[in-house]
Amino acid sequence: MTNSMPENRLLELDNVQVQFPMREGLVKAVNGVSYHVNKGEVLGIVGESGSGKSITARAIMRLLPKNAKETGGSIRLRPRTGEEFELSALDRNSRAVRQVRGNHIGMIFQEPMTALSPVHTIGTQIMRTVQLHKGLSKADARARAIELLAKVQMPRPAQLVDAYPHQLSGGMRQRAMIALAISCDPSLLIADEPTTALDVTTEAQIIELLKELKSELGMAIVFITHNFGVVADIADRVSVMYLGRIVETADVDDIFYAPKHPYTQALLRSIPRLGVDQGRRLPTIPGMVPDPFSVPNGCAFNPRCIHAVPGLCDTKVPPELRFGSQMSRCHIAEQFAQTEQQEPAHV
Ligand SMILES: Nc1ncnc2c1ncn2[C@@H]1O[C@H](COP(=O)(O)OP(=O)(O)OP(=O)(O)O)[C@@H](O)[C@H]1O
Repeated sequence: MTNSMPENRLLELDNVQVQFPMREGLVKAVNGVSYHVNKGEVLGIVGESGSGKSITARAIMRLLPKNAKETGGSIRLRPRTGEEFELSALDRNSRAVRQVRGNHIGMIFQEPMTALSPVHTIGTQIMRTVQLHKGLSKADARARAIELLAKVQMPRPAQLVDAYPHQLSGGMRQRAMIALAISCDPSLLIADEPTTALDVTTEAQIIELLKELKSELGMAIVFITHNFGVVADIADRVSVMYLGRIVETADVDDIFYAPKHPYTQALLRSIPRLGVDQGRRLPTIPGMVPDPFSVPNGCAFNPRCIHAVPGLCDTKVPPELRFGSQMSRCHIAEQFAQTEQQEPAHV
Protein backbone atom coordinates (compact mmCIF):
# COMPACT_ATOMS: atom_id res chain seq x y z
CA MET A 1 0.00 0.00 0.00
CA THR A 2 1.48 3.38 -1.02
CA ASN A 3 1.33 6.40 1.26
CA SER A 4 -0.87 9.26 0.20
CA MET A 5 0.87 12.30 -1.24
CA PRO A 6 1.34 15.48 0.81
CA GLU A 7 -1.45 18.05 0.39
CA ASN A 8 0.45 20.40 -1.96
CA ARG A 9 1.96 17.60 -4.07
CA LEU A 10 0.99 17.35 -7.75
CA LEU A 11 3.39 14.79 -9.18
CA GLU A 12 5.59 12.21 -7.52
CA LEU A 13 8.14 9.93 -9.18
CA ASP A 14 9.62 7.18 -7.05
CA ASN A 15 12.53 5.06 -8.27
CA VAL A 16 11.43 5.16 -11.93
CA GLN A 17 13.43 2.82 -14.17
CA VAL A 18 13.36 2.64 -17.95
CA GLN A 19 15.73 0.47 -19.99
CA PHE A 20 16.39 -0.15 -23.67
CA PRO A 21 17.64 -3.64 -24.49
CA MET A 22 19.88 -3.09 -27.52
CA ARG A 23 22.11 -5.42 -29.54
CA GLU A 24 25.18 -3.69 -28.06
CA GLY A 25 23.92 -4.06 -24.48
CA LEU A 26 21.41 -2.69 -22.01
CA VAL A 27 20.85 1.10 -21.82
CA LYS A 28 19.63 2.09 -18.36
CA ALA A 29 18.20 5.38 -19.64
CA VAL A 30 16.35 6.15 -16.39
CA ASN A 31 18.04 4.43 -13.49
CA GLY A 32 15.98 4.96 -10.36
CA VAL A 33 14.74 8.54 -10.73
CA SER A 34 12.75 10.11 -7.91
CA TYR A 35 11.45 13.66 -7.95
CA HIS A 36 8.33 15.56 -7.10
CA VAL A 37 6.55 18.69 -8.26
CA ASN A 38 4.39 20.76 -5.96
CA LYS A 39 1.26 22.53 -7.14
CA GLY A 40 2.05 25.69 -9.09
CA GLU A 41 5.86 25.42 -8.96
CA VAL A 42 8.45 25.18 -11.72
CA LEU A 43 10.90 22.29 -11.47
CA GLY A 44 13.86 22.66 -13.81
CA ILE A 45 15.51 19.43 -15.01
CA VAL A 46 19.06 20.05 -16.23
CA GLY A 47 21.64 17.71 -17.70
CA GLU A 48 23.76 17.01 -20.74
CA SER A 49 22.40 15.19 -23.76
CA GLY A 50 21.57 11.54 -23.06
CA SER A 51 21.08 11.97 -19.30
CA GLY A 52 17.50 10.65 -19.46
CA LYS A 53 15.54 13.91 -19.12
CA SER A 54 13.19 13.27 -22.05
CA ILE A 55 12.65 9.58 -21.41
CA THR A 56 11.61 10.39 -17.82
CA ALA A 57 9.11 12.94 -19.18
CA ARG A 58 7.80 10.44 -21.70
CA ALA A 59 7.32 7.88 -18.90
CA ILE A 60 5.11 10.44 -17.11
CA MET A 61 3.08 11.04 -20.29
CA ARG A 62 2.95 7.27 -21.00
CA LEU A 63 4.53 7.99 -24.37
CA LEU A 64 7.65 5.82 -24.13
CA PRO A 65 9.17 4.47 -27.35
CA LYS A 66 7.90 0.98 -28.20
CA ASN A 67 11.29 -0.66 -27.44
CA ALA A 68 11.46 0.84 -23.91
CA LYS A 69 11.05 -1.45 -20.90
CA GLU A 70 9.77 0.02 -17.67
CA THR A 71 11.39 -2.12 -15.03
CA GLY A 72 10.18 -0.44 -11.87
CA GLY A 73 9.06 2.60 -9.98
CA SER A 74 5.88 4.55 -9.47
CA ILE A 75 4.55 7.78 -10.98
CA ARG A 76 1.63 9.42 -9.26
CA LEU A 77 -0.37 12.49 -10.24
CA ARG A 78 -2.96 14.40 -8.27
CA PRO A 79 -4.30 17.23 -10.46
CA ARG A 80 -6.37 20.08 -9.14
CA THR A 81 -9.58 18.05 -9.56
CA GLY A 82 -8.38 16.00 -6.56
CA GLU A 83 -8.42 12.62 -8.36
CA GLU A 84 -5.30 10.50 -7.94
CA PHE A 85 -3.71 8.64 -10.86
CA GLU A 86 -1.07 5.91 -10.58
CA LEU A 87 0.32 6.71 -14.03
CA SER A 88 2.94 3.96 -13.93
CA ALA A 89 0.14 1.37 -13.82
CA LEU A 90 -1.66 2.78 -16.85
CA ASP A 91 -1.33 1.59 -20.42
CA ARG A 92 -0.35 4.22 -23.02
CA ASN A 93 -3.65 3.82 -24.89
CA SER A 94 -6.00 3.54 -21.93
CA ARG A 95 -8.94 5.88 -21.51
CA ALA A 96 -7.53 7.15 -18.22
CA VAL A 97 -4.23 8.08 -19.86
CA ARG A 98 -5.97 9.94 -22.67
CA GLN A 99 -7.96 11.82 -20.04
CA VAL A 100 -4.75 12.69 -18.16
CA ARG A 101 -2.99 13.85 -21.34
CA GLY A 102 -5.90 15.91 -22.50
CA ASN A 103 -7.07 17.42 -19.25
CA HIS A 104 -4.37 17.34 -16.61
CA ILE A 105 -0.95 17.39 -18.29
CA GLY A 106 0.03 19.39 -21.37
CA MET A 107 3.37 18.94 -23.11
CA ILE A 108 5.42 21.21 -25.34
CA PHE A 109 8.54 20.31 -27.31
CA GLN A 110 11.59 21.84 -28.96
CA GLU A 111 10.01 21.27 -32.36
CA PRO A 112 6.39 22.55 -32.50
CA MET A 113 5.59 20.31 -35.47
CA THR A 114 5.90 17.35 -33.07
CA ALA A 115 2.64 18.55 -31.55
CA LEU A 116 0.97 20.41 -34.44
CA SER A 117 -0.54 18.82 -37.52
CA PRO A 118 0.71 20.44 -40.76
CA VAL A 119 -2.59 19.83 -42.57
CA HIS A 120 -4.99 21.54 -40.16
CA THR A 121 -5.28 25.16 -39.13
CA ILE A 122 -4.15 25.90 -35.58
CA GLY A 123 -7.73 26.94 -34.77
CA THR A 124 -9.12 23.59 -35.89
CA GLN A 125 -6.57 21.75 -33.77
CA ILE A 126 -7.37 23.73 -30.62
CA MET A 127 -11.11 23.51 -31.28
CA ARG A 128 -10.99 19.71 -31.62
CA THR A 129 -9.21 19.39 -28.29
CA VAL A 130 -11.60 21.60 -26.35
CA GLN A 131 -14.66 20.08 -28.03
CA LEU A 132 -13.48 16.59 -27.10
CA HIS A 133 -12.31 17.27 -23.57
CA LYS A 134 -14.50 20.18 -22.49
CA GLY A 135 -17.62 19.36 -24.51
CA LEU A 136 -17.82 22.86 -26.04
CA SER A 137 -20.02 23.64 -29.04
CA LYS A 138 -18.29 24.54 -32.31
CA ALA A 139 -18.94 28.27 -31.86
CA ASP A 140 -17.75 28.25 -28.23
CA ALA A 141 -14.70 26.20 -29.19
CA ARG A 142 -13.73 28.75 -31.85
CA ALA A 143 -14.17 31.59 -29.36
CA ARG A 144 -12.01 29.63 -26.88
CA ALA A 145 -9.33 29.06 -29.56
CA ILE A 146 -9.15 32.80 -30.26
CA GLU A 147 -9.07 33.54 -26.53
CA LEU A 148 -6.22 31.04 -26.05
CA LEU A 149 -4.23 32.52 -28.94
CA ALA A 150 -4.67 35.94 -27.37
CA LYS A 151 -3.52 34.52 -24.02
CA VAL A 152 -0.27 33.28 -25.58
CA GLN A 153 0.16 36.74 -27.12
CA MET A 154 -0.27 35.66 -30.71
CA PRO A 155 -0.67 38.81 -32.85
CA ARG A 156 -4.08 39.16 -34.59
CA PRO A 157 -5.57 36.03 -32.97
CA ALA A 158 -8.95 36.39 -34.74
CA GLN A 159 -7.19 36.10 -38.12
CA LEU A 160 -4.35 33.71 -37.26
CA VAL A 161 -6.80 31.19 -35.81
CA ASP A 162 -7.31 30.19 -39.47
CA ALA A 163 -3.60 29.95 -40.29
CA TYR A 164 -1.76 26.70 -40.99
CA PRO A 165 1.42 26.08 -38.97
CA HIS A 166 3.68 26.62 -42.02
CA GLN A 167 2.30 30.15 -42.40
CA LEU A 168 3.66 31.11 -38.97
CA SER A 169 7.17 32.06 -37.81
CA GLY A 170 9.06 29.71 -35.46
CA GLY A 171 8.19 31.80 -32.38
CA MET A 172 4.53 32.00 -33.40
CA ARG A 173 4.38 28.24 -33.95
CA GLN A 174 5.80 27.83 -30.46
CA ARG A 175 3.00 30.06 -29.13
CA ALA A 176 0.39 28.01 -31.03
CA MET A 177 1.77 24.80 -29.51
CA ILE A 178 1.61 26.37 -26.03
CA ALA A 179 -2.01 27.44 -26.67
CA LEU A 180 -2.86 23.85 -27.63
CA ALA A 181 -1.05 22.45 -24.58
CA ILE A 182 -2.88 24.74 -22.13
CA SER A 183 -6.25 24.57 -23.89
CA CYS A 184 -7.80 22.26 -21.29
CA ASP A 185 -6.36 24.13 -18.31
CA PRO A 186 -3.87 21.44 -17.22
CA SER A 187 -2.44 21.32 -13.69
CA LEU A 188 0.99 20.48 -15.14
CA LEU A 189 2.88 21.54 -18.25
CA ILE A 190 5.89 19.47 -19.28
CA ALA A 191 8.19 21.65 -21.37
CA ASP A 192 10.93 19.61 -23.09
CA GLU A 193 13.59 22.06 -24.32
CA PRO A 194 10.88 24.37 -25.74
CA THR A 195 13.25 27.27 -26.42
CA THR A 196 16.42 25.47 -27.51
CA ALA A 197 15.85 26.07 -31.24
CA LEU A 198 14.87 29.74 -30.85
CA ASP A 199 17.00 32.87 -31.09
CA VAL A 200 17.74 34.52 -27.73
CA THR A 201 15.13 37.27 -28.09
CA THR A 202 12.31 34.87 -28.94
CA GLU A 203 13.54 32.52 -26.21
CA ALA A 204 13.29 35.30 -23.62
CA GLN A 205 9.75 36.14 -24.81
CA ILE A 206 8.61 32.51 -24.57
CA ILE A 207 10.10 32.15 -21.06
CA GLU A 208 8.32 35.36 -20.03
CA LEU A 209 5.07 34.00 -21.46
CA LEU A 210 5.42 30.69 -19.59
CA LYS A 211 6.05 32.58 -16.35
CA GLU A 212 2.92 34.68 -16.90
CA LEU A 213 0.82 31.61 -17.72
CA LYS A 214 2.11 29.86 -14.63
CA SER A 215 0.98 32.71 -12.35
CA GLU A 216 -2.27 33.30 -14.18
CA LEU A 217 -3.37 29.68 -14.47
CA GLY A 218 -1.73 28.33 -11.30
CA MET A 219 -0.07 25.69 -13.47
CA ALA A 220 3.06 23.79 -12.43
CA ILE A 221 5.82 23.30 -15.00
CA VAL A 222 8.52 20.66 -15.43
CA PHE A 223 11.05 22.57 -17.53
CA ILE A 224 13.64 20.36 -19.22
CA THR A 225 16.75 22.06 -20.55
CA HIS A 226 20.51 21.83 -20.82
CA ASN A 227 20.74 25.58 -20.32
CA PHE A 228 21.39 26.75 -16.75
CA GLY A 229 20.72 30.39 -17.68
CA VAL A 230 17.12 29.54 -18.62
CA VAL A 231 16.69 27.57 -15.40
CA ALA A 232 17.83 30.56 -13.34
CA ASP A 233 15.11 32.59 -15.01
CA ILE A 234 12.14 30.28 -14.58
CA ALA A 235 12.69 27.50 -12.02
CA ASP A 236 11.78 27.43 -8.31
CA ARG A 237 13.67 24.17 -7.76
CA VAL A 238 16.16 22.31 -9.92
CA SER A 239 17.08 18.65 -10.39
CA VAL A 240 20.36 17.86 -12.14
CA MET A 241 20.53 14.58 -14.09
CA TYR A 242 23.56 12.57 -15.12
CA LEU A 243 23.44 9.21 -16.91
CA GLY A 244 19.95 8.23 -15.85
CA ARG A 245 20.13 9.48 -12.26
CA ILE A 246 19.23 12.67 -10.41
CA VAL A 247 22.53 13.70 -8.82
CA GLU A 248 21.36 16.88 -7.10
CA THR A 249 18.06 18.59 -6.29
CA ALA A 250 17.80 21.97 -4.61
CA ASP A 251 16.02 25.30 -4.53
CA VAL A 252 17.22 27.37 -7.46
CA ASP A 253 19.33 29.73 -5.30
CA ASP A 254 21.11 26.81 -3.61
CA ILE A 255 21.89 25.25 -6.98
CA PHE A 256 23.66 28.45 -8.07
CA TYR A 257 25.16 29.63 -4.77
CA ALA A 258 25.85 26.38 -2.91
CA PRO A 259 25.93 23.42 -5.32
CA LYS A 260 26.75 20.18 -3.50
CA HIS A 261 27.53 17.86 -6.38
CA PRO A 262 30.77 18.16 -8.40
CA TYR A 263 28.80 17.62 -11.64
CA THR A 264 26.54 20.61 -10.86
CA GLN A 265 29.63 22.63 -9.93
CA ALA A 266 31.33 21.69 -13.19
CA LEU A 267 28.26 22.58 -15.27
CA LEU A 268 28.06 25.96 -13.54
CA ARG A 269 31.75 26.66 -14.16
CA SER A 270 31.22 26.07 -17.86
CA ILE A 271 28.59 28.82 -18.22
CA PRO A 272 29.98 32.04 -19.74
CA ARG A 273 29.53 35.06 -17.46
CA LEU A 274 28.69 38.30 -19.23
CA GLY A 275 31.49 40.83 -19.04
CA VAL A 276 33.74 38.52 -17.02
CA ASP A 277 34.55 35.69 -19.37
CA GLN A 278 34.78 37.62 -22.62
CA GLY A 279 38.01 36.65 -24.30
CA ARG A 280 38.85 34.13 -21.58
CA ARG A 281 38.90 30.41 -22.19
CA LEU A 282 36.14 28.75 -20.27
CA PRO A 283 36.70 25.59 -18.31
CA THR A 284 34.82 22.65 -19.78
CA ILE A 285 34.01 19.44 -17.96
CA PRO A 286 36.94 17.09 -18.61
CA GLY A 287 36.12 13.92 -20.53
CA MET A 288 32.99 12.95 -22.40
CA VAL A 289 29.68 11.59 -21.14
CA PRO A 290 30.47 7.84 -21.15
CA ASP A 291 28.58 5.77 -23.66
CA PRO A 292 25.40 4.37 -22.16
CA PHE A 293 26.52 0.74 -22.60
CA SER A 294 29.50 1.09 -20.29
CA VAL A 295 28.47 3.30 -17.39
CA PRO A 296 31.34 3.55 -14.86
CA ASN A 297 31.06 1.63 -11.58
CA GLY A 298 30.26 3.50 -8.39
CA CYS A 299 29.36 7.14 -9.03
CA ALA A 300 28.90 7.37 -12.82
CA PHE A 301 30.56 10.82 -12.79
CA ASN A 302 33.76 9.63 -11.03
CA PRO A 303 36.07 9.45 -14.11
CA ARG A 304 35.33 13.15 -14.87
CA CYS A 305 35.25 14.35 -11.25
CA ILE A 306 38.10 16.47 -9.86
CA HIS A 307 37.16 15.42 -6.30
CA ALA A 308 36.84 11.65 -6.91
CA VAL A 309 38.16 9.53 -4.04
CA PRO A 310 39.77 6.31 -5.36
CA GLY A 311 38.39 3.16 -3.75
CA LEU A 312 35.15 4.91 -2.80
CA CYS A 313 33.69 6.85 -5.72
CA ASP A 314 34.68 4.21 -8.30
CA THR A 315 33.19 1.33 -6.32
CA LYS A 316 30.08 2.45 -4.38
CA VAL A 317 26.98 4.15 -5.81
CA PRO A 318 26.47 7.25 -3.63
CA PRO A 319 23.30 7.33 -1.54
CA GLU A 320 20.95 10.34 -1.52
CA LEU A 321 22.43 12.67 1.12
CA ARG A 322 20.15 15.40 2.42
CA PHE A 323 21.01 18.90 3.62
CA GLY A 324 17.68 20.52 4.52
CA SER A 325 15.73 20.74 1.25
CA GLN A 326 18.86 19.97 -0.79
CA MET A 327 19.78 16.46 -1.97
CA SER A 328 23.15 15.40 -3.34
CA ARG A 329 24.22 11.96 -4.54
CA CYS A 330 27.90 12.53 -3.83
CA HIS A 331 29.91 10.56 -1.23
CA ILE A 332 31.73 13.69 -0.12
CA ALA A 333 28.85 16.17 -0.40
CA GLU A 334 29.37 17.11 3.25
CA GLN A 335 32.65 18.68 2.20
CA PHE A 336 30.76 21.20 0.04
CA ALA A 337 28.15 21.97 2.67
CA GLN A 338 30.07 24.92 4.14
CA THR A 339 31.71 26.25 0.97
CA GLU A 340 29.16 28.68 -0.36
CA GLN A 341 30.18 30.23 -3.66
CA GLN A 342 30.71 33.96 -3.42
CA GLU A 343 29.04 34.79 -6.70
CA PRO A 344 26.50 32.92 -8.76
CA ALA A 345 28.18 31.25 -11.71
CA HIS A 346 25.52 32.35 -14.19
CA VAL A 347 25.73 36.14 -13.84
N1 LIG B 1 14.19 4.67 -28.67
C1 LIG B 1 15.36 4.48 -28.03
N2 LIG B 1 16.07 3.33 -28.21
C2 LIG B 1 17.24 3.14 -27.56
N3 LIG B 1 17.80 4.03 -26.69
C3 LIG B 1 17.15 5.18 -26.50
C4 LIG B 1 15.90 5.49 -27.15
N4 LIG B 1 15.50 6.71 -26.75
C5 LIG B 1 16.44 7.16 -25.88
N5 LIG B 1 17.42 6.25 -25.73
C6 LIG B 1 18.60 6.36 -24.86
O1 LIG B 1 18.19 6.71 -23.55
C7 LIG B 1 19.12 7.60 -22.95
C8 LIG B 1 18.39 8.82 -22.43
O2 LIG B 1 17.86 9.56 -23.51
P1 LIG B 1 17.05 10.91 -23.34
O3 LIG B 1 16.51 11.28 -24.68
O4 LIG B 1 16.07 10.79 -22.22
O5 LIG B 1 18.17 11.94 -22.92
P2 LIG B 1 18.05 13.52 -22.74
O6 LIG B 1 18.72 13.84 -21.45
O7 LIG B 1 16.64 13.94 -22.88
O8 LIG B 1 18.93 14.02 -23.94
P3 LIG B 1 18.66 15.23 -24.98
O9 LIG B 1 18.95 16.49 -24.23
O10 LIG B 1 19.65 14.95 -26.06
O11 LIG B 1 17.23 15.09 -25.43
C9 LIG B 1 20.18 7.89 -23.99
O12 LIG B 1 21.30 7.06 -23.77
C10 LIG B 1 19.49 7.53 -25.28
O13 LIG B 1 20.44 7.12 -26.25
